[in-house]
Amino acid sequence: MRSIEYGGKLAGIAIALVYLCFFQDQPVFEWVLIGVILITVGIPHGSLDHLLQNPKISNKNLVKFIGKYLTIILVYLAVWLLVPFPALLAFLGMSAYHFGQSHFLRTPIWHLKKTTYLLTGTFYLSIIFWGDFAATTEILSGIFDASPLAGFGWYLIIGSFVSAAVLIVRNLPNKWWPHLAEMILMGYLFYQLPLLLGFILYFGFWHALPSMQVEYSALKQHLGSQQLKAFVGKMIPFTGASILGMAAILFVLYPRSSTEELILLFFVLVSLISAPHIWYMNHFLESREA
Ligand SMILES: CC1=C(/C=C/C(C)=C/C=C/C(C)=C/C=C/C=C(C)/C=C/C=C(C)/C=C/C2=C(C)CCCC2(C)C)C(C)(C)CCC1
Repeated sequence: MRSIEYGGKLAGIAIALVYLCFFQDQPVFEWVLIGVILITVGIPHGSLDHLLQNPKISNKNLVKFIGKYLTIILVYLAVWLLVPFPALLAFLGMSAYHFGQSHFLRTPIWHLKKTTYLLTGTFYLSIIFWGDFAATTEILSGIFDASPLAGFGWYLIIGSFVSAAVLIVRNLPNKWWPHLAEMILMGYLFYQLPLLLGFILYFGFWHALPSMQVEYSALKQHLGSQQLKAFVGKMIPFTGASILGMAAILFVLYPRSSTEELILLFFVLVSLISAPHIWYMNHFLESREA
């Protein structure tokens, strides 16, 4: 199964190189890729959260789970509506932690574990944001003017890299170098890509696919004889519900919004489903290691 993760990462690198060599400034390439990655791995990787809690969940407990999930979504929506800037900071912090966590799925760490997750995720996210800071600023302009932060990027990139590197070496004295080599090489590549392409490749192949693999390993003994088919089948209902819900909201607001506003709204919608997902996934991963 590890080969799927490596295969995904190689596919991510190949797509990035193909884009840089042949498709620069061709938005259709980017949008098709974003759509395909979101629908095939991005959204589905969160759709089994209920089974990660309890693979044999009863109908009654499923209803309770959905109730809790939707409550977190509604509370976070209220935070976005009342105080968008702190809601954005919370989203970025949660995302950095959650993305960082998925770099250590197969190499568990113990020393300042949460700080290591946060710094690793901060490094990758800041590389992606500051690699195309004009686009980042444009999308965020609906919340605040990020342009004064343009010169701050390298401090964050180098600061998060150096501090994450120290922690990774301390945590993995014999296995630190693949992590650091990946940070340097992928950091360089993501920095060259346009914002959304860099983000979707990182999200799809460095986060969602490896997470899905861990989910599959944890659930496969409960999936009967056709494990892969059952796994995919179980992802369909909540993936479908989330895609339809988000698409309906974007469709309603489409005629009166600019592309940047729609992209920002899309990320706000993703943040809403990501909040409970991050919570449940963290619980699942931490209990798995205990
Ligand atoms: C179970 C369930 C369900 C489902 C779920 C799901 C399906 C989930 C998913 C989940 C997911 C799918 C998650 C995700 C995550 C993601 C993230 C975490 C992201 C992040 C991002 C960011 C951080 C961004 C940033 C940016 C950019 C990139 C550009 C510019 C701007 C900004 C800065 C915003 C429902 C609800 C139906 C119901 C109940 C139960």
